[in-house]
Amino acid sequence: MAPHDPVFSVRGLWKVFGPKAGRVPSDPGLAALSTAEIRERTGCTAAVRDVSFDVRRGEVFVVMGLSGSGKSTLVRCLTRLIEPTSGELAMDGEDVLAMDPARLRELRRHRAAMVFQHFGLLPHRTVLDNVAYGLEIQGVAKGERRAKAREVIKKVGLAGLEERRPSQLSGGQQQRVGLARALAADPEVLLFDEPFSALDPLIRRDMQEEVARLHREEGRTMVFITHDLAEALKLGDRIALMRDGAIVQLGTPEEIVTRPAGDYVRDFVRDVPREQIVPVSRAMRPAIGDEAERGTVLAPDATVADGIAAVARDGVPARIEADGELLGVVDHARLLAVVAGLEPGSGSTGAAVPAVPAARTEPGTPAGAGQAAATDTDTDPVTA
Ligand SMILES: Nc1ncnc2c1ncn2[C@@H]1O[C@H](COP(=O)(O)OP(=O)(O)OP(=O)(O)O)[C@@H](O)[C@H]1O
Repeated sequence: MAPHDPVFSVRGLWKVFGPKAGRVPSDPGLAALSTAEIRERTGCTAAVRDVSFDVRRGEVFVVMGLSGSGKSTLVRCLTRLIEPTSGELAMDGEDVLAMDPARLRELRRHRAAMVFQHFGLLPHRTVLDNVAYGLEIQGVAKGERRAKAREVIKKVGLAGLEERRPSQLSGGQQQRVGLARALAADPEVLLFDEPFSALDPLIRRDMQEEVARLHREEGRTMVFITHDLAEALKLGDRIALMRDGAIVQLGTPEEIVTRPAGDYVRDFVRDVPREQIVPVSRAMRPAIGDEAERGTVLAPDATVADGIAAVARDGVPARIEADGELLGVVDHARLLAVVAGLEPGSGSTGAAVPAVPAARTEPGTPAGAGQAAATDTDTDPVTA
Protein backbone atom coordinates (compact mmCIF):
# COMPACT_ATOMS: atom_id res chain seq x y z
CA MET A 1 0.00 0.00 0.00
CA ALA A 2 1.57 3.30 -1.08
CA PRO A 3 1.74 5.89 1.70
CA HIS A 4 -0.41 8.33 -0.23
CA ASP A 5 -3.22 5.89 -0.98
CA PRO A 6 -6.25 6.67 1.15
CA VAL A 7 -7.16 4.43 4.07
CA PHE A 8 -10.88 4.79 3.42
CA SER A 9 -12.27 5.76 0.09
CA VAL A 10 -15.98 6.57 0.01
CA ARG A 11 -17.93 7.37 -3.15
CA GLY A 12 -21.60 8.22 -3.54
CA LEU A 13 -22.51 6.59 -0.24
CA TRP A 14 -26.13 6.54 0.90
CA LYS A 15 -27.76 5.19 4.02
CA VAL A 16 -31.52 5.31 3.98
CA PHE A 17 -33.55 3.90 6.87
CA GLY A 18 -37.09 2.72 6.23
CA PRO A 19 -39.23 0.66 3.86
CA LYS A 20 -37.77 -0.07 0.42
CA ALA A 21 -34.84 2.17 1.23
CA GLY A 22 -32.98 1.27 -1.97
CA ARG A 23 -35.41 3.10 -4.21
CA VAL A 24 -34.39 6.50 -2.78
CA PRO A 25 -30.82 6.66 -4.13
CA SER A 26 -31.74 4.81 -7.32
CA ASP A 27 -34.60 7.15 -8.26
CA PRO A 28 -33.14 10.52 -9.37
CA GLY A 29 -36.48 12.19 -8.70
CA LEU A 30 -36.46 11.04 -5.07
CA ALA A 31 -32.72 11.47 -4.56
CA ALA A 32 -32.97 15.13 -5.50
CA LEU A 33 -35.58 15.90 -2.84
CA SER A 34 -34.78 17.35 0.58
CA THR A 35 -34.53 14.98 3.54
CA ALA A 36 -37.89 16.23 4.85
CA GLU A 37 -39.55 15.71 1.44
CA ILE A 38 -38.10 12.21 1.16
CA ARG A 39 -39.52 11.38 4.57
CA GLU A 40 -42.90 12.78 3.59
CA ARG A 41 -43.03 10.96 0.25
CA THR A 42 -41.57 7.59 1.27
CA GLY A 43 -41.52 7.34 5.05
CA CYS A 44 -37.75 6.83 4.80
CA THR A 45 -34.97 8.74 6.57
CA ALA A 46 -32.00 9.57 4.37
CA ALA A 47 -29.35 9.67 7.11
CA VAL A 48 -26.36 9.77 4.72
CA ARG A 49 -26.84 11.30 1.28
CA ASP A 50 -24.48 10.77 -1.60
CA VAL A 51 -21.33 11.32 0.41
CA SER A 52 -17.84 11.06 -1.13
CA PHE A 53 -14.48 11.55 0.58
CA ASP A 54 -11.12 9.93 1.30
CA VAL A 55 -9.59 9.45 4.73
CA ARG A 56 -5.87 9.97 4.19
CA ARG A 57 -3.25 7.85 5.88
CA GLY A 58 -2.09 9.37 9.17
CA GLU A 59 -4.64 12.18 9.37
CA VAL A 60 -7.22 13.03 11.99
CA PHE A 61 -10.40 13.21 9.95
CA VAL A 62 -13.21 14.86 11.91
CA VAL A 63 -16.87 14.38 11.07
CA MET A 64 -18.75 17.31 12.55
CA GLY A 65 -22.37 18.39 12.50
CA LEU A 66 -25.40 19.04 14.63
CA SER A 67 -27.37 16.27 16.26
CA GLY A 68 -29.12 14.15 13.62
CA SER A 69 -26.90 15.32 10.74
CA GLY A 70 -25.76 11.74 10.07
CA LYS A 71 -22.31 11.59 11.68
CA SER A 72 -22.71 8.31 13.56
CA THR A 73 -24.47 6.64 10.69
CA LEU A 74 -21.72 7.64 8.28
CA VAL A 75 -18.89 6.42 10.49
CA ARG A 76 -20.69 3.17 11.33
CA CYS A 77 -21.08 2.58 7.60
CA LEU A 78 -17.26 2.57 7.27
CA THR A 79 -17.04 -0.82 8.98
CA ARG A 80 -20.58 -1.84 8.08
CA LEU A 81 -21.80 -1.72 11.66
CA ILE A 82 -24.58 -0.08 9.68
CA GLU A 83 -25.08 -1.51 6.20
CA PRO A 84 -24.89 1.23 3.53
CA THR A 85 -27.85 1.39 1.14
CA SER A 86 -25.72 2.17 -1.93
CA GLY A 87 -22.40 3.59 -3.02
CA GLU A 88 -18.78 2.48 -2.97
CA LEU A 89 -16.57 1.93 0.04
CA ALA A 90 -12.98 0.70 0.11
CA MET A 91 -10.40 0.29 2.86
CA ASP A 92 -6.79 0.13 1.69
CA GLY A 93 -8.17 -0.43 -1.78
CA GLU A 94 -10.25 -3.45 -0.73
CA ASP A 95 -13.99 -3.35 -1.41
CA VAL A 96 -15.58 -3.33 2.06
CA LEU A 97 -19.07 -3.95 0.66
CA ALA A 98 -17.87 -7.24 -0.85
CA MET A 99 -16.39 -8.58 2.40
CA ASP A 100 -17.86 -11.75 3.89
CA PRO A 101 -18.70 -11.87 7.63
CA ALA A 102 -15.32 -13.35 8.61
CA ARG A 103 -13.40 -10.69 6.72
CA LEU A 104 -15.60 -7.98 8.22
CA ARG A 105 -14.95 -9.28 11.73
CA GLU A 106 -11.28 -9.16 11.00
CA LEU A 107 -11.63 -5.60 9.74
CA ARG A 108 -13.39 -4.47 12.91
CA ARG A 109 -11.04 -6.28 15.27
CA HIS A 110 -7.69 -5.59 13.69
CA ARG A 111 -7.95 -2.78 11.19
CA ALA A 112 -10.52 -0.22 12.33
CA ALA A 113 -11.31 -0.20 16.06
CA MET A 114 -14.10 1.95 17.47
CA VAL A 115 -13.94 3.97 20.70
CA PHE A 116 -17.48 4.64 21.88
CA GLN A 117 -18.92 7.31 24.13
CA HIS A 118 -20.34 4.57 26.35
CA PHE A 119 -17.28 2.44 26.37
CA GLY A 120 -18.93 -0.77 27.58
CA LEU A 121 -16.31 -1.74 30.14
CA LEU A 122 -16.84 -5.06 31.87
CA PRO A 123 -17.64 -4.10 35.49
CA HIS A 124 -16.24 -7.20 37.18
CA ARG A 125 -12.96 -7.15 35.34
CA THR A 126 -9.90 -5.17 36.29
CA VAL A 127 -8.53 -2.39 34.11
CA LEU A 128 -5.85 -4.78 32.90
CA ASP A 129 -8.36 -7.45 31.91
CA ASN A 130 -10.68 -4.92 30.31
CA VAL A 131 -7.85 -3.68 28.14
CA ALA A 132 -6.70 -7.23 27.37
CA TYR A 133 -10.26 -8.26 26.48
CA GLY A 134 -10.04 -7.25 22.83
CA LEU A 135 -6.91 -9.35 22.48
CA GLU A 136 -8.57 -12.24 24.28
CA ILE A 137 -11.32 -12.43 21.69
CA GLN A 138 -8.64 -12.31 19.03
CA GLY A 139 -7.17 -15.44 20.58
CA VAL A 140 -3.90 -13.89 21.78
CA ALA A 141 -2.20 -15.95 24.52
CA LYS A 142 -2.64 -14.74 28.09
CA GLY A 143 0.94 -13.70 28.82
CA GLU A 144 1.24 -11.81 25.58
CA ARG A 145 -2.07 -10.00 25.91
CA ARG A 146 -1.32 -8.93 29.49
CA ALA A 147 2.07 -7.59 28.47
CA LYS A 148 0.51 -5.67 25.58
CA ALA A 149 -2.27 -4.39 27.86
CA ARG A 150 0.27 -3.09 30.40
CA GLU A 151 2.08 -1.28 27.63
CA VAL A 152 -1.00 0.57 26.33
CA ILE A 153 -2.26 1.29 29.86
CA LYS A 154 1.00 3.12 30.41
CA LYS A 155 0.63 4.88 27.09
CA VAL A 156 -2.76 6.37 28.05
CA GLY A 157 -1.53 7.45 31.50
CA LEU A 158 -3.16 4.80 33.69
CA ALA A 159 -0.06 3.03 34.99
CA GLY A 160 -0.61 1.93 38.60
CA LEU A 161 -4.37 1.46 38.15
CA GLU A 162 -4.18 -1.94 36.43
CA GLU A 163 -5.91 -3.83 39.22
CA ARG A 164 -8.80 -1.38 39.76
CA ARG A 165 -12.31 -2.08 38.56
CA PRO A 166 -14.18 0.40 36.34
CA SER A 167 -16.39 1.56 39.24
CA GLN A 168 -13.25 2.70 41.06
CA LEU A 169 -12.30 5.06 38.22
CA SER A 170 -13.40 8.57 37.23
CA GLY A 171 -15.26 9.12 33.96
CA GLY A 172 -12.10 10.36 32.27
CA GLN A 173 -10.13 7.35 33.49
CA GLN A 174 -12.84 5.00 32.24
CA GLN A 175 -12.65 6.68 28.85
CA ARG A 176 -8.89 6.11 28.87
CA VAL A 177 -9.52 2.42 29.52
CA GLY A 178 -11.85 2.37 26.50
CA LEU A 179 -9.15 4.08 24.44
CA ALA A 180 -6.49 1.66 25.70
CA ARG A 181 -8.69 -1.28 24.78
CA ALA A 182 -9.04 -0.02 21.23
CA LEU A 183 -5.30 0.71 21.02
CA ALA A 184 -4.32 -2.73 22.33
CA ALA A 185 -5.43 -4.32 19.08
CA ASP A 186 -3.02 -1.95 17.28
CA PRO A 187 -5.57 -1.09 14.60
CA GLU A 188 -4.64 0.84 11.50
CA VAL A 189 -7.48 3.29 12.17
CA LEU A 190 -9.15 4.42 15.37
CA LEU A 191 -12.77 5.50 14.98
CA PHE A 192 -14.07 7.73 17.78
CA ASP A 193 -17.82 8.24 18.18
CA GLU A 194 -18.24 11.37 20.32
CA PRO A 195 -15.99 9.79 22.91
CA PHE A 196 -15.75 12.76 25.21
CA SER A 197 -19.19 14.33 25.07
CA ALA A 198 -20.22 12.91 28.47
CA LEU A 199 -17.09 14.16 30.21
CA ASP A 200 -16.87 17.40 32.15
CA PRO A 201 -15.03 20.20 30.34
CA LEU A 202 -11.67 19.93 32.10
CA ILE A 203 -11.45 16.17 31.73
CA ARG A 204 -12.61 16.56 28.18
CA ARG A 205 -9.73 18.90 27.46
CA ASP A 206 -7.30 16.43 29.03
CA MET A 207 -8.65 13.69 26.79
CA GLN A 208 -8.43 15.87 23.69
CA GLU A 209 -4.81 16.56 24.53
CA GLU A 210 -4.27 12.87 25.09
CA VAL A 211 -5.64 12.05 21.65
CA ALA A 212 -3.56 14.81 20.04
CA ARG A 213 -0.45 13.51 21.81
CA LEU A 214 -1.13 9.90 20.82
CA HIS A 215 -1.61 11.02 17.26
CA ARG A 216 1.63 13.01 17.28
CA GLU A 217 3.56 10.07 18.72
CA GLU A 218 2.06 7.29 16.63
CA GLY A 219 0.71 8.96 13.51
CA ARG A 220 -2.21 6.55 13.53
CA THR A 221 -5.11 7.43 11.25
CA MET A 222 -8.10 8.63 13.25
CA VAL A 223 -11.71 9.35 12.36
CA PHE A 224 -13.33 11.43 15.05
CA ILE A 225 -17.02 12.31 15.36
CA THR A 226 -18.00 15.40 17.27
CA HIS A 227 -20.78 17.97 17.35
CA ASP A 228 -18.40 20.39 19.06
CA LEU A 229 -16.76 22.88 16.70
CA ALA A 230 -13.93 23.74 19.12
CA GLU A 231 -13.09 20.04 19.44
CA ALA A 232 -13.19 19.62 15.67
CA LEU A 233 -10.90 22.60 15.11
CA LYS A 234 -8.52 21.47 17.80
CA LEU A 235 -8.13 17.87 16.68
CA GLY A 236 -8.89 17.79 12.98
CA ASP A 237 -6.36 17.85 10.18
CA ARG A 238 -9.47 18.00 8.01
CA ILE A 239 -13.09 18.42 8.93
CA ALA A 240 -16.15 17.15 7.07
CA LEU A 241 -19.07 19.33 8.10
CA MET A 242 -22.38 17.50 7.72
CA ARG A 243 -25.90 18.79 7.38
CA ASP A 244 -28.97 16.66 6.73
CA GLY A 245 -26.86 13.67 5.73
CA ALA A 246 -24.67 15.51 3.22
CA ILE A 247 -21.16 16.93 3.56
CA VAL A 248 -21.51 20.68 3.08
CA GLN A 249 -17.77 21.38 3.34
CA LEU A 250 -14.63 19.30 3.65
CA GLY A 251 -11.45 21.17 4.45
CA THR A 252 -8.74 22.06 6.92
CA PRO A 253 -9.78 24.03 10.00
CA GLU A 254 -8.28 27.10 8.38
CA GLU A 255 -10.21 26.61 5.14
CA ILE A 256 -13.46 26.11 6.99
CA VAL A 257 -12.96 29.17 9.15
CA THR A 258 -11.55 31.53 6.53
CA ARG A 259 -13.33 30.28 3.42
CA PRO A 260 -16.70 28.88 4.52
CA ALA A 261 -18.64 27.26 1.68
CA GLY A 262 -21.92 29.09 2.00
CA ASP A 263 -24.04 30.72 4.66
CA TYR A 264 -24.60 27.58 6.75
CA VAL A 265 -20.88 27.06 7.35
CA ARG A 266 -20.30 30.79 7.74
CA ASP A 267 -22.90 30.88 10.51
CA PHE A 268 -21.39 27.81 12.09
CA VAL A 269 -17.90 29.32 12.35
CA ARG A 270 -18.88 32.94 12.92
CA ASP A 271 -17.68 33.05 16.52
CA VAL A 272 -14.42 31.17 16.02
CA PRO A 273 -11.42 33.35 16.91
CA ARG A 274 -9.58 33.40 13.59
CA GLU A 275 -6.26 34.22 15.23
CA GLN A 276 -6.26 30.80 16.92
CA ILE A 277 -6.80 28.92 13.67
CA VAL A 278 -5.00 30.87 10.93
CA PRO A 279 -1.26 30.26 10.60
CA VAL A 280 0.99 33.23 11.07
CA SER A 281 2.43 32.73 7.57
CA ARG A 282 -0.81 34.23 6.24
CA ALA A 283 0.24 37.61 7.58
CA MET A 284 3.79 37.46 6.26
CA ARG A 285 5.64 40.16 4.31
CA PRO A 286 9.31 40.54 3.32
CA ALA A 287 11.75 41.78 5.94
CA ILE A 288 12.88 45.38 5.63
CA GLY A 289 16.16 46.78 7.04
CA ASP A 290 17.20 45.08 10.26
CA GLU A 291 13.92 43.21 10.69
CA ALA A 292 15.71 40.09 9.47
CA GLU A 293 17.92 40.20 12.57
CA ARG A 294 15.40 41.10 15.28
CA GLY A 295 12.21 39.79 16.82
CA THR A 296 10.94 36.44 18.00
CA VAL A 297 11.34 33.54 15.59
CA LEU A 298 8.15 31.61 14.82
CA ALA A 299 7.44 28.58 12.62
CA PRO A 300 5.16 29.23 9.62
CA ASP A 301 2.43 27.10 11.20
CA ALA A 302 2.42 28.98 14.50
CA THR A 303 -0.90 30.74 14.88
CA VAL A 304 -1.64 34.40 14.35
CA ALA A 305 -2.32 34.48 18.11
CA ASP A 306 1.31 33.41 18.66
CA GLY A 307 2.39 36.21 16.34
CA ILE A 308 0.31 38.79 18.20
CA ALA A 309 1.81 37.68 21.52
CA ALA A 310 5.35 37.92 20.13
CA VAL A 311 4.88 41.33 18.50
CA ALA A 312 3.11 42.74 21.58
CA ARG A 313 5.92 41.48 23.80
CA ASP A 314 8.85 42.61 21.64
CA GLY A 315 7.45 45.75 20.05
CA VAL A 316 9.02 44.70 16.72
CA PRO A 317 7.87 42.36 13.92
CA ALA A 318 8.32 38.62 14.51
CA ARG A 319 10.37 36.53 12.09
CA ILE A 320 8.97 33.48 10.35
CA GLU A 321 11.56 30.79 9.77
CA ALA A 322 11.50 27.23 8.48
CA ASP A 323 14.58 25.01 8.77
CA GLY A 324 16.64 28.02 9.83
CA GLU A 325 15.66 29.95 6.71
CA LEU A 326 13.92 33.33 6.99
CA LEU A 327 10.63 33.33 5.09
CA GLY A 328 9.45 36.79 6.08
CA VAL A 329 8.17 38.82 9.01
CA VAL A 330 4.80 39.71 10.51
CA ASP A 331 3.96 43.10 11.94
CA HIS A 332 1.01 44.26 13.99
CA ALA A 333 -0.90 45.74 11.05
CA ARG A 334 -0.82 42.49 9.07
CA LEU A 335 -1.71 40.41 12.09
CA LEU A 336 -4.69 42.65 12.82
CA ALA A 337 -5.77 42.38 9.17
CA VAL A 338 -6.02 38.60 9.62
CA VAL A 339 -8.09 38.99 12.79
CA ALA A 340 -10.38 41.36 10.89
CA GLY A 341 -10.70 38.88 8.01
CA LEU A 342 -8.97 41.25 5.59
CA GLU A 343 -5.85 39.28 4.80
CA PRO A 344 -5.03 38.59 1.14
CA GLY A 345 -6.32 35.25 -0.07
CA SER A 346 -9.20 35.02 2.39
CA GLY A 347 -11.72 35.09 -0.40
CA SER A 348 -9.97 32.57 -2.62
CA THR A 349 -10.87 28.91 -2.90
CA GLY A 350 -7.42 27.35 -3.15
CA ALA A 351 -5.25 25.94 -0.38
CA ALA A 352 -3.76 28.23 2.23
CA VAL A 353 -1.26 30.59 0.66
CA PRO A 354 1.16 32.97 2.29
CA ALA A 355 0.04 36.57 2.22
CA VAL A 356 2.93 37.70 0.02
CA PRO A 357 4.02 34.67 -1.94
CA ALA A 358 6.11 36.62 -4.42
CA ALA A 359 8.07 38.50 -1.80
CA ARG A 360 10.06 35.86 0.02
CA THR A 361 13.39 37.00 1.32
CA GLU A 362 15.03 33.77 0.13
CA PRO A 363 14.57 33.31 -3.59
CA GLY A 364 15.14 29.57 -3.29
CA THR A 365 12.21 28.93 -0.97
CA PRO A 366 9.77 26.57 -2.66
CA ALA A 367 6.35 27.97 -3.43
CA GLY A 368 3.69 26.78 -1.04
CA ALA A 369 5.99 26.46 1.98
CA GLY A 370 3.32 28.31 3.91
CA GLN A 371 0.91 25.41 3.45
CA ALA A 372 2.49 23.39 6.21
CA ALA A 373 -0.31 24.31 8.59
CA ALA A 374 -2.85 22.44 6.51
CA THR A 375 -1.59 19.12 7.75
CA ASP A 376 0.46 19.96 10.81
CA THR A 377 -0.95 18.80 14.12
CA ASP A 378 1.96 19.84 16.28
CA THR A 379 0.49 23.19 17.13
CA ASP A 380 -2.47 23.48 19.41
CA PRO A 381 -4.48 26.35 17.96
CA VAL A 382 -6.97 26.53 20.80
CA THR A 383 -4.65 26.65 23.75
CA ALA A 384 -1.87 28.57 21.98
N1 LIG B 1 -31.87 2.85 13.03
C1 LIG B 1 -32.43 3.97 12.57
N2 LIG B 1 -33.67 3.95 12.01
C2 LIG B 1 -34.24 5.07 11.51
N3 LIG B 1 -33.65 6.27 11.51
C3 LIG B 1 -32.42 6.36 12.06
C4 LIG B 1 -31.74 5.23 12.61
N4 LIG B 1 -30.53 5.62 13.07
C5 LIG B 1 -30.46 6.95 12.82
N5 LIG B 1 -31.57 7.39 12.21
C6 LIG B 1 -31.84 8.76 11.76
O1 LIG B 1 -30.81 9.15 10.88
C7 LIG B 1 -30.47 10.51 11.06
C8 LIG B 1 -28.99 10.63 11.37
O2 LIG B 1 -28.72 10.06 12.65
P1 LIG B 1 -27.27 9.95 13.26
O3 LIG B 1 -27.39 9.24 14.57
O4 LIG B 1 -26.36 9.41 12.25
O5 LIG B 1 -26.93 11.48 13.50
P2 LIG B 1 -25.76 12.13 14.35
O6 LIG B 1 -25.29 13.30 13.57
O7 LIG B 1 -24.76 11.10 14.71
O8 LIG B 1 -26.55 12.61 15.62
P3 LIG B 1 -26.09 12.70 17.16
O9 LIG B 1 -25.04 13.77 17.23
O10 LIG B 1 -27.36 13.10 17.86
O11 LIG B 1 -25.60 11.34 17.54
C9 LIG B 1 -31.39 11.03 12.16
O12 LIG B 1 -32.50 11.64 11.55
C10 LIG B 1 -31.79 9.78 12.89
O13 LIG B 1 -33.07 9.93 13.50
